[in-house]
Amino acid sequence: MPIPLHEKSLLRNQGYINGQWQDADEQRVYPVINPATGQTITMVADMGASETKTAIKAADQAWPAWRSLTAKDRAAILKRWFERIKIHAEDLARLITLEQGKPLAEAKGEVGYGASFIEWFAEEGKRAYGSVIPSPLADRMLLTIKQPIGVCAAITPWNFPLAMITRKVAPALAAGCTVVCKPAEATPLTALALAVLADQADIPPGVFNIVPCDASHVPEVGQTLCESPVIRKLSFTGSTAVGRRLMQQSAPTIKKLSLELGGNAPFIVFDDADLDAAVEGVLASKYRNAGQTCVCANRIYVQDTVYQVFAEKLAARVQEMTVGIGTEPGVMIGPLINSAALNKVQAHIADALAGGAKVLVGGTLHQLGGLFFKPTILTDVSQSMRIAREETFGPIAPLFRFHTEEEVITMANASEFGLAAYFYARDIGRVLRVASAIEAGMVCVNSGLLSNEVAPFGGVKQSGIGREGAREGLEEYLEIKYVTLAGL
Ligand SMILES: NC(=O)C1=CN([C@@H]2O[C@H](COP(=O)(O)OP(=O)(O)OC[C@H]3O[C@@H](n4cnc5c(N)ncnc54)[C@H](OP(=O)(O)O)[C@@H]3O)[C@@H](O)[C@H]2O)C=CC1
Ligand SMILES: O=C(O)CCCC(=O)O
Repeated sequence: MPIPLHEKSLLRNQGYINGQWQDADEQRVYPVINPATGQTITMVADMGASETKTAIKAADQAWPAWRSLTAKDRAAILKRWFERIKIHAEDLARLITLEQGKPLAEAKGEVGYGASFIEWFAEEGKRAYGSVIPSPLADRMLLTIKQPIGVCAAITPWNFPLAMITRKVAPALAAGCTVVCKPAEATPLTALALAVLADQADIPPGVFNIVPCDASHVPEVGQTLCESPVIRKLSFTGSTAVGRRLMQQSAPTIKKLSLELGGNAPFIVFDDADLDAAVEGVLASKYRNAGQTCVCANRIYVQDTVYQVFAEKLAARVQEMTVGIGTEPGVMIGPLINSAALNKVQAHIADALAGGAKVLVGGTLHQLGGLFFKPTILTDVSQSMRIAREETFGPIAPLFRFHTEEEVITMANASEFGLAAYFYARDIGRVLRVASAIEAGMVCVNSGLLSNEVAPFGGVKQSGIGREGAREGLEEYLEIKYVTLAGL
């Protein structure tokens, strides 16, 4: 089937190493599947350890010249990349929908969101200030300077095929680092299109490299990146299990790590909340990307006095949601990414029903079949169910009941994860108490959306290490050097 792009050259199926489009060794390829249709979109190079080593070498060789540019010169190049992305936003969104499944409107939103990291870090790279420390010794001057950490690896997930790359690569490049990126097996096409535009923006060869691979080569590519002493930093977004493994593999080379891992976000509706606003918040947080977002509301706690009315209001809105192929107008929920994701959603529902939960809306495959699942609401959900402990990554809103503020804080914090948390309340005392008591890296009050390029994104507990976006996101790619000057 022809791929509906205005700019056909954005569709690439080779890896991008040292500014060159390259086949995998032995011409290995793997299929990229459209999750909405199950059809192969195209075949893409399936690279392994040896191509990864070539990419690391290219990034290492490119590093001295790239770090020697002024931050202002790097900013000018990054801004060109940003402009190219804006010009081709429509095509990039189509590629995202094609290989990932999300509705086109959401894909367009992702392109804007992803591009914003490039624009913002282009500027922020100019502000990698050091400091002058008041010296305790009369004959000494003490300084710190910030320097790029070096060659970095980025391992990115399929749920945001564009934004999770730019959120890592933009601060790295702005800081003066070079990058080898391994995109998700399911979504290499968006990553490769980003490389086309990086090339057009004159990002020098070797500064940004993309090594696509299929599931059978992922472990060796990951291991090569982790074990390489040339790679000084690894930034990963994905599951906690894989993050743990990468951390172990990185131990021998003592790499600096940023890990953005699984979440299990509580979403609390207190009895003083604006319930209509809270319903809209759930729609935004829970059903975005068909529930396949690490910051999606995963456990919705509703105070018992408003439980029934909130459930009815939410049900009325969820029943209106249109499921379908992401390129069709009006679609709000696309397919899940693959059959493993579908199995997990079904297993969580089965487990909840076996434990006494009830289906208020949905609960089954959509009539389109395939990977399309109906947006679902479960009621009478309890803390002992799998859905309370594990990230579902699907369009299920489980409603838990609680009585007191103290009780719900305990329930919300009863998780090994601590990424995002949401709550709706109007009492200012309660707002401040709950925001401070919740164990999460990000707390969102009276809204269902929290992400942007200027705020530090990241988690506590087993949701990860480090922050992306914001000033803190640049620091992740910088080392502090202390310089002491005597005999002045
Ligand atoms: N925090 C988040 O944003 C995300 C969380 N998840 C969570 O993880 C669950 C499973 O999703 P899944 O896609 O399997 O997530 P993974 O953690 O497996 O995938 C994330 C990235 O890690 C790569 N990867 C997987 N195994 C290795 C390895 N041994 N070495 C190096 N890289 C590796 C993947 O490659 P490949 O795709 O080629 O396997 C992908 O690029 C989801 O249901 C969700 O709960 C998933 C995605 C994003
Ligand atoms: O890790 C994810 O699931 C993607 C982040 C979503 C966001 O930035 O809001």
